[in-house]
Amino acid sequence: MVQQAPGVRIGGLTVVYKTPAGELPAVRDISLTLEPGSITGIVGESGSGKSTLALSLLNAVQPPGRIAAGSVEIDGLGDVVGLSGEQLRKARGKHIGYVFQAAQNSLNPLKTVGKQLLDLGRSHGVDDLRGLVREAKELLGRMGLDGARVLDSHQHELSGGMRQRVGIMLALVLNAHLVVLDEPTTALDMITQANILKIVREVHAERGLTTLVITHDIGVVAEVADRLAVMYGGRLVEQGPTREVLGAPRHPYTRGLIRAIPRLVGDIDEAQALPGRPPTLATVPKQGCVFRERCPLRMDVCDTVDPEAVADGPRTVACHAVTVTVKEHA
Ligand SMILES: Nc1ncnc2c1ncn2[C@@H]1O[C@H](COP(=O)(O)OP(=O)(O)OP(=O)(O)O)[C@@H](O)[C@H]1O
Repeated sequence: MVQQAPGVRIGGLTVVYKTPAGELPAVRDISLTLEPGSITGIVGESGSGKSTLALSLLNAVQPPGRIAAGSVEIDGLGDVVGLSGEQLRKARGKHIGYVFQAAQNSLNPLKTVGKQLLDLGRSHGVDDLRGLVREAKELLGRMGLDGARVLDSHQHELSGGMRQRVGIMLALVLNAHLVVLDEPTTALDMITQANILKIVREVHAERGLTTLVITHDIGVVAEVADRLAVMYGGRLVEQGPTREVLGAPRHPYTRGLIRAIPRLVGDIDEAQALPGRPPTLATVPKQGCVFRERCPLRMDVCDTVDPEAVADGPRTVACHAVTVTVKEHA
């Protein structure tokens, strides 16, 4: 069967966690399309809901969380929100490869990496286990590791960066055509990170994948993503082609994130940290704009009306102040 890069359509997705104050949304009414063959990056500060959104793509949100509304349509699989049990287990790994944020700690400490690779293959009905091992060694080799040695190792014998690369190998090795990478390079130094991102791009192009990269590091998406989506307080505040969004950010939060990056060339003092802190589930405003407490463009309407995502060509932005400006110029 010839597999092709699947498209993904997330529609009106809301994910809540049960807290002492009741069920509160970590992801609220998000709609996002991953075009077949694209690399989409999702950025936002800690707590903005990125990992929760990534887990939803696998219908893997665990209690006390649950998907409260919306759909995640994946070509070839249907709406994964409606899948359960065996269907879901099969989809994970074979159709959807993933590296979770905790990849560095998610290996089984009692088994070698090779044994875990074979378990993964068997649980997905792979007949050619030798081929699977060959593929794993090849991927590890490309990421600068000695494949045979790594497969013979236990978790404790590997550094954080090595475990992270093992996680990426496990996400790619079953040849899934939708790949979700949650903070794939956080334990890596800058040079290794650049190398790994290059390999992610290469493998993505060679295999014709649809890839989602979740990161708090806007430099990572700049390096790797075709499209960029920015999350804040569980909402998608801006999205569009990466170059356009980074070159001319519209949402005040995106502008703040970009201004906060220390430049490699130029005056390091020019970087300006975003004032204030991102909200927690308990402090996200229940009405109005989620970003208003930190926003330099705040207007009265922001306190009461949640700004809708307004499309302008390939870009969307959800901000009253920006929408007013766009309308004035129209
Ligand atoms: N199991 C849970 N129970 C209660 N609240 C949770 C749980 N998991 C996540 N949350 C809350 O949901 C919100 C979104 O968390 P999430 O991990 O999705 O964000 P994130 O953007 O990926 O952040 P990080 O980069 O720190 O992982 C946060 O406020 C977080 O505290």
